[in-house]
Amino acid sequence: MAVDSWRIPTLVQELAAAGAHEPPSRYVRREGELPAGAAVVDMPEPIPVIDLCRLQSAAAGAMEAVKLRSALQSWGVFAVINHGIETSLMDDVMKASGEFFSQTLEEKQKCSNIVGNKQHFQVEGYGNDQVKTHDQVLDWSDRLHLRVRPEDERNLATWPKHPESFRNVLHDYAVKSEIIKETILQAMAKLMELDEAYFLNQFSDRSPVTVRINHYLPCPRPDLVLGFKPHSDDGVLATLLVDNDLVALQVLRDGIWYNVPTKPHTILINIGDFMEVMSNGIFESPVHRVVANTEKERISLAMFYGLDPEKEIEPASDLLHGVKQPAQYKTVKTKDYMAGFYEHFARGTRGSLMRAIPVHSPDARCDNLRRRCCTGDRGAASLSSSGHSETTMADCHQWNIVKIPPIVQELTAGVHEPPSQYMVCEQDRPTVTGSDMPEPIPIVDLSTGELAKLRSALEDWGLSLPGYWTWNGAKLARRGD
Ligand SMILES: O=C(O)CCC(=O)C(=O)O
Ligand SMILES: [Fe+2]
Repeated sequence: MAVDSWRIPTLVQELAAAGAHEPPSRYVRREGELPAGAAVVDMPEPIPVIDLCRLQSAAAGAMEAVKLRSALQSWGVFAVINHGIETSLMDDVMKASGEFFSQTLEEKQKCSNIVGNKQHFQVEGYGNDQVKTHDQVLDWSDRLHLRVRPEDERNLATWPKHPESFRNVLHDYAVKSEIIKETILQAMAKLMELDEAYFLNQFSDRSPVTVRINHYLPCPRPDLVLGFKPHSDDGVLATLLVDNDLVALQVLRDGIWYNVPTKPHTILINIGDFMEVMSNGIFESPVHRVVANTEKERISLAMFYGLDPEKEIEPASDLLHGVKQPAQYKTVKTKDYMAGFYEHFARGTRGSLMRAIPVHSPDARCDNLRRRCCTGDRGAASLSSSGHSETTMADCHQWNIVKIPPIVQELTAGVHEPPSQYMVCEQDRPTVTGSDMPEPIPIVDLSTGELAKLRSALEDWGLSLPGYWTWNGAKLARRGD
């Protein structure tokens, strides 16, 4: 049976090479999802940088862990330094990726993610997303998706043979990245007062590690497309390496998209959905996207740490305390979660299958200071054909997530600088000396109708001390009336 041709998208590289002035309609985002559809600003502070050597040191580890917690709670994404991956290895893996993408289409199609006579889609390989429906909007990028671990499950048919160095350098980079994953996950377990190995123990030698190498091409109308749709990453943790300093990656916080500065030789980390579940929502998997530009290509390499398909993911039991701190997420098998994830990912929606308690329910409110709670409307949930509720990523713009910060008393222990989330912006900083009020604070006796005095107090200072709270029903007269 011939496959429907609409299911096989044209590679973006071909579209870019054809030099069209407008992207084809299937790449054009809907109104609410256009890159400028919501406020976009630069991050108000430098991206948090975590020093992995310090994080592991006995002397400075606690301070670095406070920084890590602040980074996880403020942005969910941060950079790492002193991670042990040589600059030359980062250069090699990016160079090999660039060489792969610069080959002819024919050569790259040897690694295609569309396979067999029936031309069916598989996650691994070179191409774009799986096209499930006619109206699915595609990303303005091509990508190479590979399974790196377990090694005996590598689908070598999708692993490039050219350049020759590709397989070895990717392998070496993956081995070194493992140390980053381990260091961060140990530190996160400690932050949550869990056994240091709690998160690491969730992995086995069958747990998948996958890599996605994204190739973003210039687009004549970057205002109409996205290089990568809004999404959160599956898995426990993801690392990201980029080849240039284009402003392209953005992270969503409180309805605003923030440009995340990225540059070569800097490894960024963000936590994934599985960590959000295991931490019972203490740490949230950040929604992010990539915008396109007219000028330059960009390559990014994201490494994802997943869990065994048969493993159940659930909030760590030590983080649950009866009705005071109930599980915010249902227990779900990784493979079932992943099936739902790809279903939603293709459509650009985020499933709420795992949520045990609707986020806007009062029961979901957190009464523990280490937890975050949600207020207001968390987007218009709709029912998908499968009956599960889902929220579009565009709806996330209305999400209003209030994160409960760490206890200040904890922070004061041996910290010389308050974490960035406590620092007020320049113009709001307190001056060293304040002035006393030039006159005593106004006292208004409401029982005797001192309305003129009340008005004047409110106009001058906006506050007053009521002498006696009864109200005689008189209307406030305007000053001078
Ligand atoms: O290219 C980027 O900066 C981000 C890529 C990404 O989010 C992903 O591959 O999941
Ligand atoms: Fe991502």
